[in-house]
Amino acid sequence: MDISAVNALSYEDFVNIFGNVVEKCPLITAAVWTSRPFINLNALEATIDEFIDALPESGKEGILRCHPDLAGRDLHSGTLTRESREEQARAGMDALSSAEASRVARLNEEYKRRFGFPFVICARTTDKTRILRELSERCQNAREAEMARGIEEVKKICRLRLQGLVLSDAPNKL
Ligand SMILES: NC(=O)N[C@H]1NC(=O)NC1=O
Repeated sequence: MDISAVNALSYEDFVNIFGNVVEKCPLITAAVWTSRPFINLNALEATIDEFIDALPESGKEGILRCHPDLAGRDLHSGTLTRESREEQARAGMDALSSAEASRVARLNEEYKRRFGFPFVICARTTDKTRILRELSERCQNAREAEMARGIEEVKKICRLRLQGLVLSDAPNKL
């Protein structure tokens, strides 16, 4: 799909195709449709990033809270979004040993208790070992730093999801 095809989409199709580039936040996709035409994929990505940056803190927290825990309840009950399932599987989060699974569950809970939103990391650009290390280290950060870090990870996830949709030759995207 090239950018002119993206720009030609009705808002219904645009939201259907790109509605989950920010996990469970189709409102963001629906809002940025207003900014068409995009000169290229980077421009679409930048518009999403700017929309996120302009949100109040509560809005940013809301975005983080729409993310499922890594190796959490949604993974075990099969209720992850397709994108999230693929990302978590690629990082090996669906194949943890029972010791690793308990450690992740404990740290996820500790993180959420401390900050009020879940630990978010772009799973596609890392792996199980690094996720476990970061989860433990980032629990020690200040809340403000974690908000900023979580939002940067959301943007990375978004970039890779956009690239997967626009640059891949997968059929039936339109
Ligand atoms: N909590 C969290 O980081 N979730 C995610 N990360 C990612 O790459 N996909 C997700 O769903």
